[in-house]
Amino acid sequence: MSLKVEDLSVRFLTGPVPEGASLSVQFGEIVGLTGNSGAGKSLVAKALAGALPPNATRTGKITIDGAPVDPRRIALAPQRLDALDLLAQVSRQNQRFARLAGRSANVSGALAGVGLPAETTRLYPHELSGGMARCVLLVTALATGADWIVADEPTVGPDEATAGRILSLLADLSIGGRGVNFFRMTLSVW
Ligand SMILES: Nc1ncnc2c1ncn2[C@@H]1O[C@H](COP(=O)(O)OP(=O)(O)OP(=O)(O)O)[C@@H](O)[C@H]1O
Ligand code: NI
Repeated sequence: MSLKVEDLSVRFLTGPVPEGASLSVQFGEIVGLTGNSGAGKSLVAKALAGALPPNATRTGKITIDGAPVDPRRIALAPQRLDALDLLAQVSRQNQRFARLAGRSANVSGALAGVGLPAETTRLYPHELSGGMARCVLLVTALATGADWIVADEPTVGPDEATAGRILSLLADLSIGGRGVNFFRMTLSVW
């Protein structure tokens, strides 16, 4: 299977960002997208998952094996931590996403995979550190069981050991056959 983005532009009143982005990911492959802050990486991620803001207009093609993509096949672990539901414990958010996809979630097992203790399931977002919240966003996206995973800056926040665990989890998933697309900002050096 192959996921393709061709000539993608997202337009706001202020103009198009990104302009004419193209990429392709084979099933089981990890593809990273880099760019400076504001280049439009997160907009590409949101376009893939069908989660663009309502004031955005999208042009260009997003296809899987040539057919228009069903965004439910693509799970997004968003960049912004405020994507978590402030009123729901970690276990509830996970189960909700799993249920929407017709699955059941092993929340504590999934959290253990990124090094978080089982008690994390009972916490609300305001009780999580930034790094923990990042892990919860990823685990929540994975709970959908979607074939394709888009992780937007998945290692920003957690300590080095946890970031390493996140990257090996993504690598294991791709070895297991899920397409992974991950986004990371390039640091400008001058
Ligand atoms: N809802 C919106 N309305 C108007 N402009 C927006 C909206 N969302 C994003 N933008 C603009 O689109 C541009 C790209 O944003 P995006 O979040 O994709 O950048 P990015 O490459 O992910 O940056 P970063 O590395 O800082 O996360 C920015 O200039 C941003 O201001
Ligand atoms: Ni971003």
